Amino acid sequence: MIRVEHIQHSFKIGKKGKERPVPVLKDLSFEVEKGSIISIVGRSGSGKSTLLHIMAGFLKPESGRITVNGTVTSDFTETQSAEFRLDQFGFIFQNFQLMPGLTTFENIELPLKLKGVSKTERTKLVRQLVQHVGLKEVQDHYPNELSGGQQQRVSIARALITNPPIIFADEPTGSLDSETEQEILALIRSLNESRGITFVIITHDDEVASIADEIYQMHDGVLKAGGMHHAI
Ligand SMILES: Nc1ncnc2c1ncn2[C@@H]1O[C@H](COP(=O)(O)OP(=O)(O)OP(=O)(O)O)[C@@H](O)[C@H]1O
Repeated sequence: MIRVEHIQHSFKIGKKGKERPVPVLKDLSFEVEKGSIISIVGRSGSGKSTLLHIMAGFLKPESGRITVNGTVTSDFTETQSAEFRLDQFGFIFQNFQLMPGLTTFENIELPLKLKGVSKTERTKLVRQLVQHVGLKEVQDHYPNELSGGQQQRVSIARALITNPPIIFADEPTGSLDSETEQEILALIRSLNESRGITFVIITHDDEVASIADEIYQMHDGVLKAGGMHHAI
């Protein structure tokens, strides 16, 4: 479970010596239940990515507290945050962020290498997962030899390989056509159901948002529960 309590954040903008703070997040509090999918929708510039960066520990909030599964993470040092992320979180981005010089197999394997998992174990885990997410045929391909949908599957598999309880997705279907978007949303839903993974999805697309159990609207740094419950 993720608890967000009274998060406030502002960025300083303007020339050196004349900076002024611009509030971006204004006293946000909400909870993400374990095993649920939540989506945060809002216009460009409303503060969605800033909130995600704070929830994932990339950015320290000016004030407020983040607790993940009982651990207060907003007080972590950078090293503690990085370790916690590798253990607890997976990430999916709009532009996939795959390593161009690595194959499908190697991209998915990478987080396990960072965690120091043995070669034998890595090979076993990646083989199982490429099969599960439908990438076996393209496991030796490089990212530029894959379709957008396949690239997003690789990035989802890379997020899943360490078996994290929570996955953050920032516009996960933003670069995909509508048919491929449906495929990826179906994959996210099935992973949520079969593995109980919690998803926090950021999007400006109502259709993407609608796969969530709970939808939040972000408007000028203020978050409101949409109250919409979607029957899956
Ligand atoms: N590092 C930064 N320094 C200064 N201002 C920033 C910084 N990062 C974001 N901002 C500002 O904070 C506001 C919120 O940005 P944020 O990226 O969180 O919005 P968003 O809702 O995710 O937008 P988008 O959908 O376009 O990604 C914007 O006005 C942006 O210009």
